[in-house]
Amino acid sequence: MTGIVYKSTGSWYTVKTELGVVYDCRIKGKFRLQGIKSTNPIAVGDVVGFDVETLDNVTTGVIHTIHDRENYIVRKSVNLSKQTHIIASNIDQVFLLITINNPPTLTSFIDRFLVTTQAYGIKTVLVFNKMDTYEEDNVMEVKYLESVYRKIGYECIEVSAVTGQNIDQLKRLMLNKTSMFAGHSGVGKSTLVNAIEPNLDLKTKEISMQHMQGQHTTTFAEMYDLSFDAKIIDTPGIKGFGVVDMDKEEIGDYFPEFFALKQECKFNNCLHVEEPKCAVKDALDRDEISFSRYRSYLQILEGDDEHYRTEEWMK
Ligand SMILES: Nc1nc2c(ncn2[C@@H]2O[C@H](COP(=O)(O)OP(=O)(O)OP(=O)(O)O)[C@@H](O)[C@H]2O)c(=O)[nH]1
Ligand SMILES: [Zn+2]
Repeated sequence: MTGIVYKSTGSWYTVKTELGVVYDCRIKGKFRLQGIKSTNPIAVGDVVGFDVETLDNVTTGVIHTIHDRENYIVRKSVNLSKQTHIIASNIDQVFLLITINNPPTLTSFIDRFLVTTQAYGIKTVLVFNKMDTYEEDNVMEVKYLESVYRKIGYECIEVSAVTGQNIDQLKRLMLNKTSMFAGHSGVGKSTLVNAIEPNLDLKTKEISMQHMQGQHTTTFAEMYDLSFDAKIIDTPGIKGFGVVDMDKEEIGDYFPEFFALKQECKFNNCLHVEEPKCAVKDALDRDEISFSRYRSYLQILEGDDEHYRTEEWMK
């Protein structure tokens, strides 16, 4: 049998087949995954192969294989074991909720988030929420940000979780896909998910203090089937994607507009900072690259990401 892992609680996994039949499954023996030292061998979103056994009229499954993952997100523990915890896998898209004020979402946060999802290979859609509350100047700011991000390939959508503006359009984007919602605390993730599916009761509030400190704690991710052929993955962890470790030379690759120019830089390991004949800096001078994006890039390059490691980032 083949199914998708919807929930994991340590040793038991809830697996649903394509026909919608749910099995409680265990793992057979020890799984070893190439390249990752992970505290959990199987994560929510994994496609698994399993055998069914019936003992005393109770039917359970035994997982024997995991299909290759399209992508996965991990949370790193800061203790010495260097082990990672896979939060979820096979995610089609992330909706990053953005509000202009109440709370403000800074471009440095957006860009850091996008670098992370690019590195994970997960498509990200920018969702401007609370449109119903905005004055003229806030709307102008939304339009400006949309122009910056659409130009470099990110889809943007304006919604209101309260008035229902564009919720149908958002639902169309979710159709036949597995989605996650992220963004600062208070941007309206729960309210929006509620507007999309009123009867879904998400457990989004459980962030332990230990988790905020980046320690290894258990995070229970869970996948839900919505009423309109869409899935969402919910976990306290998704509110802040872990910061991915990357080499300095790699960071520019996750800025799509920089990556597109990379071949034209004189040095093939150009960091786009001090080097002569840098195509990225030339494009910046011609206003073809947004200054705020370049500034975010420099911040990440310099490791100036302290505030991303704070409580606010973890939310
Ligand atoms: N006017 C207006 N208020 C909204 C909208 N979306 C959310 N809110 C309000 O914003 C506040 C925060 O919304 P939540 O849904 O709790 O935000 P969240 O992102 O889930 O927050 P955390 O659970 O802390 O991560 C609530 O008072 C909502 O009623 C919107 O589109 N318009
Ligand atoms: Zn360069």
